[in-house]
Amino acid sequence: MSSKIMIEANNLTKNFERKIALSSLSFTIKQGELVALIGPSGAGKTTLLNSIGGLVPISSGELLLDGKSLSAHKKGKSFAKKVGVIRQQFDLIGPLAVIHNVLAGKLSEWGTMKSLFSLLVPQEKDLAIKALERVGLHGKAFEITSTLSGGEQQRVAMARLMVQRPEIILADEPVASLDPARADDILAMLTKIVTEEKQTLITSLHSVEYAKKYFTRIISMRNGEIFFDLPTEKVTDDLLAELYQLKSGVMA
Ligand SMILES: Nc1ncnc2c1ncn2[C@@H]1O[C@H](COP(=O)(O)OP(=O)(O)OP(=O)(O)O)[C@@H](O)[C@H]1O
Repeated sequence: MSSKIMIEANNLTKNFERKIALSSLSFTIKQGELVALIGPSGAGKTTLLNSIGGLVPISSGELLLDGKSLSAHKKGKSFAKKVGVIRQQFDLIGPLAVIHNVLAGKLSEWGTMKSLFSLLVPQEKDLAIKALERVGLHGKAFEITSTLSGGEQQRVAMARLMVQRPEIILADEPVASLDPARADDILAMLTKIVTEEKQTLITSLHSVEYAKKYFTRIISMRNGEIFFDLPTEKVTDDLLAELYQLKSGVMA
């Protein structure tokens, strides 16, 4: 892992009207870190990811990506090269062939003409095919996306991210709609690719088990605040029980 700080939050606060969703959060995340964001429902995980991804404006405080304010990044053309998002709903266009969804990772780099032309004749096809091979979808490039299973569609979304190649990947509950075997596969693949590409990953998860298995650092949130922020090996069952306010301290 490099020592370069990719994400820096200083007193980051987000209110929705009177509701404080994020309460003065401060933390730094270095390049190459694999961070799992855990905590009870309503803790603020999605709001934090959406803030870093520039999808919701922050109310106060500071958010720097690679040393530059988020707003400065958003004004430039290269935001898609800095931050990529992957979600539970995959955000794919169902009626299009898989290859077009993968190449959507290039839209921010391509001009309008090249993007439109690509719908007729896929541009940079080899890049998309290679990404599909890497996620185990060899031979599926010209299938209609909506006919693929949930696990396969999440792989398409990952292939799209590989084509986009952002420095920071934000994943909001990426495996919530998948069965345990598929979820395991997807997280194994996602963390492997991110490590190979030296990207930085923050993933919100409901499963503590997956957080411990695949991530090097766990940030837990409760009521809009950071409850603990620790290397995975330092996270104890007692802390987890307290986070989720369980009576029994036994966790997976
Ligand atoms: N657009 C919104 N308008 C008003 N309140 C919101 C909005 N988005 C989130 N909130 C509130 O902010 C708080 C944090 O919500 P958030 O979705 O970030 O939590 P979460 O930890 O991701 O929860 P979950 O695990 O259930 O997805 C909640 O109380 C939620 O009701």
